[in-house]
Amino acid sequence: MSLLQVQGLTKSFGARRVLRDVSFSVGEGEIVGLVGTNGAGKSTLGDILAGITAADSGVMTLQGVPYAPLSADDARHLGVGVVEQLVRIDPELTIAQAVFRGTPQAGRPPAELRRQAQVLLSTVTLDVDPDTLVGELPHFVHGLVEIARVLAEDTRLVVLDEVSAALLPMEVTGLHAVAGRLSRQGRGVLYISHRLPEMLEVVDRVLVLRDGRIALDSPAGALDPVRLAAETVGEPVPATRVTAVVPRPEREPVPGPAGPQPLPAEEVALHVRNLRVPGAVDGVDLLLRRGEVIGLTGRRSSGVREIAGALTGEFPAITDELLLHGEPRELDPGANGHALRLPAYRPDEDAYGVDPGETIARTLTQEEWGALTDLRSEIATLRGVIRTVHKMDVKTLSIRTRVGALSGGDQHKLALARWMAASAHDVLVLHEPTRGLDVRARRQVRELLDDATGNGASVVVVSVDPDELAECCDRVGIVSGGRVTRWIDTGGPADGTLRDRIIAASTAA
Ligand SMILES: Nc1ncnc2c1ncn2[C@@H]1O[C@H](COP(=O)(O)OP(=O)(O)OP(=O)(O)O)[C@@H](O)[C@H]1O
Repeated sequence: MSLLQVQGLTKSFGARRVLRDVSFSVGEGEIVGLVGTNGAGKSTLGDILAGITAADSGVMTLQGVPYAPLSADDARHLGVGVVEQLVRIDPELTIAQAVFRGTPQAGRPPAELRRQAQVLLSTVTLDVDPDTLVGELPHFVHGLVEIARVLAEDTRLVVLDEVSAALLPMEVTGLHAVAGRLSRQGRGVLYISHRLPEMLEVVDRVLVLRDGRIALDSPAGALDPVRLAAETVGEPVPATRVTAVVPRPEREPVPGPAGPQPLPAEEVALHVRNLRVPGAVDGVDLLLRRGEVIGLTGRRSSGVREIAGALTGEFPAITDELLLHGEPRELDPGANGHALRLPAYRPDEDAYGVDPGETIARTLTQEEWGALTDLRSEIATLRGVIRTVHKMDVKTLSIRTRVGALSGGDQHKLALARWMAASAHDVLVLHEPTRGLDVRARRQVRELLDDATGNGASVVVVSVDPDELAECCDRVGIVSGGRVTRWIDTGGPADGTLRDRIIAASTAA
């Protein structure tokens, strides 16, 4: 039976028409995927369902009753809840308080809340004490607490807005188990994601939002990631290595640090021998070639974060040998000019490191603005801004648009483009550079990386996403127990099982 019916929904922000005549349904117990390019209007649609924003026109019914929520509280009361990827919960609350905040049960005795929270937390497969403070939880599990909160209100329809974006494959599996459980309870789930291969594993049906309309409404079984990517952008998409069609340019194999034939010194950008971070990393060797992109992945407690953090100066660490372009460097912060501090891009979890109140133009020219001396250089600078906006396919009507009014993915693209342009450094650390980006933007990020590596830069990508690692990297190191236990070479002939190999290796480690 149909749980939600949406008919002829429209929504504009000023002159920008985002949704035009959107119609679809979600059945009871159905998990429906919603995909679209960055800025296609997915979150806007989710926000309308969740009462956060109002449609300009159109009608909705929930369980056959007209549904027009006046606020998020109203929507939750009527049975629709949204869980957003970037949700931040007050760190001072206990998990039990967080689960029941804003719900009718919030005023009940703590012992009762605790008991009920335990049941909901086990439903979302979160094995933590309800008395734990939210601040003690890693941010990526806040989404699961939010799902528990949505369930506390007996929600009929749950909108998951890119909740999986920052999750490891095994955590995505856990999220999918939760979605399956919700479906078996007869609830509907609208699952928004850019991670298409994973989405297709869990959803029953997929909606593609394109040019403001539902361009495709198809059973998931009739789709594969390549076809879905093409439907998303509205044109054939050159397949990525993940989908086994396009091989990357051949590179000569890179010997491991202990390999029998070391690389010529001038080809080595970074050489690290026996890296240790007390309590986290126990003897890691890294050899990063000029122009190479290596990936690092592993479970949360594997030490992967600390390896990257040691290279960027975030974590105190020691090595037996550390060479940057053949020059000895130190990890000791007291080593003044000799201390290694690789620059790192990390999509800030709140605002991608950009000021949401600033215009696109000022965001992309921040460093240059004060240095502009004449009209000609100002014009050249603005041309550069427009080029970047076009190149990164940012959905906007003007470069004077505030960054905060862009979609999350478009904000991330601008932040990354700005950071890459400003980072003249030759060895870079990028955390999840394609997180939340659509299939086209992921390719644009790869082009940014290719430009950088073509100019001699070398990159370490730290990621939870097997597709991102397969698409961006030449080699992927699997980190476990504070060591790199295996390197997966992604070069050579394209191989459809690449992502599976990365998942299998990181799950087994
Ligand atoms: N409050 C707002 N003011 C002005 N424009 C907005 C506002 N909210 C959204 N938009 C515009 O609506 C469009 C759709 O944004 P939305 O966040 O729904 O996209 P999305 O499909 O979720 O993208 P992403 O995949 O990047 O998260 C964007 O072009 C954005 O600029």
